[in-house]
Amino acid sequence: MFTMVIRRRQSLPGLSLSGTGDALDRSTIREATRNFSEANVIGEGGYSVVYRGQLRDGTMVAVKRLKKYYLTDKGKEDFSREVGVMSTLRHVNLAKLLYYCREEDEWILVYELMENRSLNLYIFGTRCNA
Ligand SMILES: Nc1ncnc2c1ncn2[C@@H]1O[C@H](COP(=O)(O)OP(=O)(O)OP(=O)(O)O)[C@@H](O)[C@H]1O
Repeated sequence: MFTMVIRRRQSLPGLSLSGTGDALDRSTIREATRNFSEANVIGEGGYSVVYRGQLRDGTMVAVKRLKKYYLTDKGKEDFSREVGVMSTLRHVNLAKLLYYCREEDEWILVYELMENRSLNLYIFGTRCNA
């Protein structure tokens, strides 16, 4: 997950560094994802399962929940690095890190939800049919 951020950082114009993600408690995240409902799962990576969620103010979010077996020193180190890097990056083509949760066995990143659109659409403003 870290490699992709660095690559984009080097190649995308208009990238700026600003702001920080804030801590959010797990009960708020549970509520936003309907207790991490299977129905809310929108993706899965090597490190995490990603859920669609809605905060009380209506903001739609992508909740990236670190897998339990990845709660190792290495996993926590990678997680902390992602918080550190993503909380300072701002670009129209990067999902914004809004919040994070780091409570005992629950390590979560809360991103701006990138709705069902292709990367080409985000970057070039057009659909790619190739
Ligand atoms: N902000 C987002 N908005 C919408 N969907 C997302 C968002 N972030 C992640 N996803 C979905 O969740 C999937 C897994 O995310 P991601 O690849 O970041 O997880 P990861 O655990 O870091 O995986 P890895 O490091 O192995 O690639 C993505 O392929 C995508 O479908």
